[in-house]
Amino acid sequence: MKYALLSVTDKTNIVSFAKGLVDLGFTLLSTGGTLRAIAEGGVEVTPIDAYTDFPEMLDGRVKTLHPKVHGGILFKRHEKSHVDTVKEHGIGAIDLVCVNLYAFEESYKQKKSEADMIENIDIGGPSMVRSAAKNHKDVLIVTDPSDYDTVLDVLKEGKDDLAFRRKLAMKAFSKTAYYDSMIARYFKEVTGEEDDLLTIGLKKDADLRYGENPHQKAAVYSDPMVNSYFSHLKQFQGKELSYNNYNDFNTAVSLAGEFDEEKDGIICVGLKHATPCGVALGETDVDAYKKMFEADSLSIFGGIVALNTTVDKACAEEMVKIFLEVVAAKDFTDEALEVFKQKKNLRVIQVDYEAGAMKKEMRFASGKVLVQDTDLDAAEDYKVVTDKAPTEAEKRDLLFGMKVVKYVRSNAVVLIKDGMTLGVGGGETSRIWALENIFNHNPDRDFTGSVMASDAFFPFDDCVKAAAEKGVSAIMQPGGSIRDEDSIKACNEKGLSMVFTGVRHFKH
Ligand SMILES: NC(=O)c1ncn([C@@H]2O[C@H](COP(=O)(O)O)[C@@H](O)[C@H]2O)c1NC=O
Repeated sequence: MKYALLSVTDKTNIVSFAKGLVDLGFTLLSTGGTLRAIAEGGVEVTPIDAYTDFPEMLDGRVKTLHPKVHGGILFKRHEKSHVDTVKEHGIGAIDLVCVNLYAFEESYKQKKSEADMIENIDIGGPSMVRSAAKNHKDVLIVTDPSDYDTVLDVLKEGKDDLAFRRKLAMKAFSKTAYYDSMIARYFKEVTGEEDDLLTIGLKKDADLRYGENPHQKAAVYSDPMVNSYFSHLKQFQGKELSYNNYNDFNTAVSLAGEFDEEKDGIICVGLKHATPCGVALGETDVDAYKKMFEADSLSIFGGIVALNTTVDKACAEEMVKIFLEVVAAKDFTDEALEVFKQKKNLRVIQVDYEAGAMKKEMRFASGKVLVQDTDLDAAEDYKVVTDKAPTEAEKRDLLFGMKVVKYVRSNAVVLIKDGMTLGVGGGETSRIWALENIFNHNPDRDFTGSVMASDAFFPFDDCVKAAAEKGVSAIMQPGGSIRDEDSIKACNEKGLSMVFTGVRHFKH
């Protein structure tokens, strides 16, 4: 007699699979709910407790954890001592195990109570999956309903060779590893404690057409334990997001997410190659968009736009005037969505700003992984270090600029006036070059009365002097250079105010 043991939480297609196995000569064994589903489908199946002669007990905590089950899976079919042992104990061969696990992931997403989460930790399932995957030479382990048809076809054709069995074992161990990674992280969350192991399970959402360049293969994965801006993306129209779109769009949305619509007002971020090119606050969505466009009408072509508000028809009509890759917003009116239809490739995406920013960031570095807290500092405290203090309007612009400069690659400086960037300079190996780039790129712009935010201290007074010459009136920077006094002196001489935040915002 060859047995197949079926025990699944996700009962998708289990009846047709069971039927197929019976047709192939298997005798079916099954646990409570799975047994009921199979029997109701008209397929003959033996209850596991009848087979083990031991009741399912402890509210299902013990169902298949029995030597007749694990012995039947784990014995080596070609080793005489093993064969003798199972014979002696009346254990039959279980040659196929079909298991999927308790819905821990779904329960987590549904924010179930701790007691429910504990009950959703599957014990017997992973034990059988691991036993069968370990003994894959003799046992087929089926963990994915999308494999049912393939498994039946392969068995019918007698093509269940070692390569096929290894592949099923690989999938099985991936599933248990992913499952356990979530449980470990759940306990880290509950206890607020960390240990030296970082267990992150990721699930592929999709293969991407290519990576940063067409010769690079790429895919996008989701982390089931993270709830952040991208956890509930809703794409209304347009092509699939590309690798670069995801990356750029992430920076745009993270910056837009720094501004609370109620508290800080409506923000529009224009972004190109992961760098903000124009950022503006506005009275309305269209006002913010127009100011963002005015900030740098050249770079935004082919760029990404993110707003922290609902985009209406008037704003959409402005947006479709130029080529944009992505428009992201808190929401869109139906009229706005109608307008976007004339640009069928434009990706129009709703972002869940409520979910908030990621608290941690990771980066791969040639075999090492760097993990850090996300730079979520809001620079609300600062110290005036010059004779003059910034005016209220300058203060607002400085704080706004400091939020923007966090998202610009170092060395980074941003010039702002009236809630709008007049220039963004970054990614330079010298800070003065970043500032000079702004002036060189905008030769006709009037910078009088603008303010400057810098991601790190000024090593020399050159930036202060260059800014003063263009009419910049206030500066915000972390401070901390051994030559801070030089910059302070230059500000006092030129009549600028300067404040120190004490917080650096490098972005490398
Ligand atoms: N305790 C056990 O011995 C046990 N054996 C199998 N399970 C799980 O029970 C679930 C199926 O249960 P049912 O057939 O009653 O719907 C499967 O997800 C399976 O992984 C078990 N449950 C949890 O540990």
